[in-house]
Amino acid sequence: MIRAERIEKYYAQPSQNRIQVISPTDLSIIPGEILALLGPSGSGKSTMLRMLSGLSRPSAGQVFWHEKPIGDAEINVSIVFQSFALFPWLTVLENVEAPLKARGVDPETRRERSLNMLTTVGLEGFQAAYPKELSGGMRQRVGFARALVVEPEVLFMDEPFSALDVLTAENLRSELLELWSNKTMPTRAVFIVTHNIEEAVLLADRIIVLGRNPGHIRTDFKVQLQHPRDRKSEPFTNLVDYIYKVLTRPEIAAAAPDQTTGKPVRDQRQMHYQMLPHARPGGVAGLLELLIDKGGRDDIYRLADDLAFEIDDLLPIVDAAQILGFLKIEEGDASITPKGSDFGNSEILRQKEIFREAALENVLLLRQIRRAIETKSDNTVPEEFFLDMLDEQFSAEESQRQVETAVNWGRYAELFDFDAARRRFTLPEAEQEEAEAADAEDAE
Ligand SMILES: Nc1ncnc2c1ncn2[C@@H]1O[C@H](COP(=O)(O)OP(=O)(O)OP(=O)(O)O)[C@@H](O)[C@H]1O
Repeated sequence: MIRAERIEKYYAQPSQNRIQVISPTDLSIIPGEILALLGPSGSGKSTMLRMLSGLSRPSAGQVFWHEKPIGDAEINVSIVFQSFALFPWLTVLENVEAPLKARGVDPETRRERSLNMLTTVGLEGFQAAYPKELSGGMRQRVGFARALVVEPEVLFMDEPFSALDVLTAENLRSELLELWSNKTMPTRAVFIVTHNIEEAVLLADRIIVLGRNPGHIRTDFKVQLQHPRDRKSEPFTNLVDYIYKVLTRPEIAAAAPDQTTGKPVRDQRQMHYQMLPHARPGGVAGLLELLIDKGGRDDIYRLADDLAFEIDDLLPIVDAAQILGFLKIEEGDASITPKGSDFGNSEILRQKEIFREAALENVLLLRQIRRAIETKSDNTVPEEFFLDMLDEQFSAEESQRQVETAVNWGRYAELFDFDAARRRFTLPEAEQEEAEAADAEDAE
């Protein structure tokens, strides 16, 4: 129904550089499917929704509606927003009628259709109320009614449940699924943008996970679990785990699990360098200490809540700890490994030692930098050398950030130092002094 061909989005900058938000991407929305788009904050989920729904134009590439360029076609889609986006000065009924009015439907028909739709979404009797008199859940019901009343072929939803409390969100999700599966909803496909992995696995027939810098598809797979889906079943938790992995460590999440046996089913391109999360070693130590306090295991979302962190701020730290082998993600829980608890329980010098060993064992870039400076007779290597290799895989800005993170980790672990004036990696100061002393001795 909707097909995007190599769509991109970039924004011009005064400096003439441009910010690339989405790299060339192909994506199709097909009938009969609930498609969920997951991804970390800033990966371009909303941007993608806006381009696919015709709200904004791609900077390059094209979107087709039933194989016609979307700008030339008469499209029939609706969007439900996280913020409900109701008109506060209109009653519930007038809000639902608004899109029909815009389409020139006569007053009698639009009133009848809107009242029917209000009944469908459980708002019978509330037609004369104003949005401010309603709870969040009821306001979003109005949002759904307004979207569905035009009988859209494709229903777009941008984080529709995120502004609601857990229970209300769960109720609305089940009701939406019911309307969808018993075909009360006059819609042929649903496209939902979400942050919430479980929500995606609960609702979707297909899940696409975006990575960022710039936004690109990391994985695209079908969810074959029967409805109603059991959050506690093994295939469900396997899928949730797999998506966590794709989000936090794309290079190891090679394939989606088989949804009956849990085995990987297909290979994806293996990356050479893993993407280092931009987290500080001190943050990793803090996270591990906290986990030790909580008995060694906790749900990541709960942890983020307890810390009053956004999940997106916590994920890089979790990711770093995972890369270093200090914790594992199991069924959405972070659980500390023996090495992680050794690290979390040690004093600072020992922590640096453990971090050094873990970094050399698990992080290719750090291992390469260390080896290169050991190999060179003057024990220094230009930053450029590594940027060149990283550029093969990351954008120029991301390569620079990868080097910055490597410097941060390498300094902490006393693996190497960085001379910012000369843009060169060097031996750590203590080792430089030792090397100079040895040279002086030789000279004597
Ligand atoms: N007008 C603009 N100019 C420059 N950059 C922009 C503009 N609009 C959006 N961006 C950038 O595009 C990127 C993607 O934004 P988008 O809102 O699509 O991401 P998202 O995945 O939906 O994030 P979130 O989950 O936080 O809503 C972000 O880094 C954002 O800063």
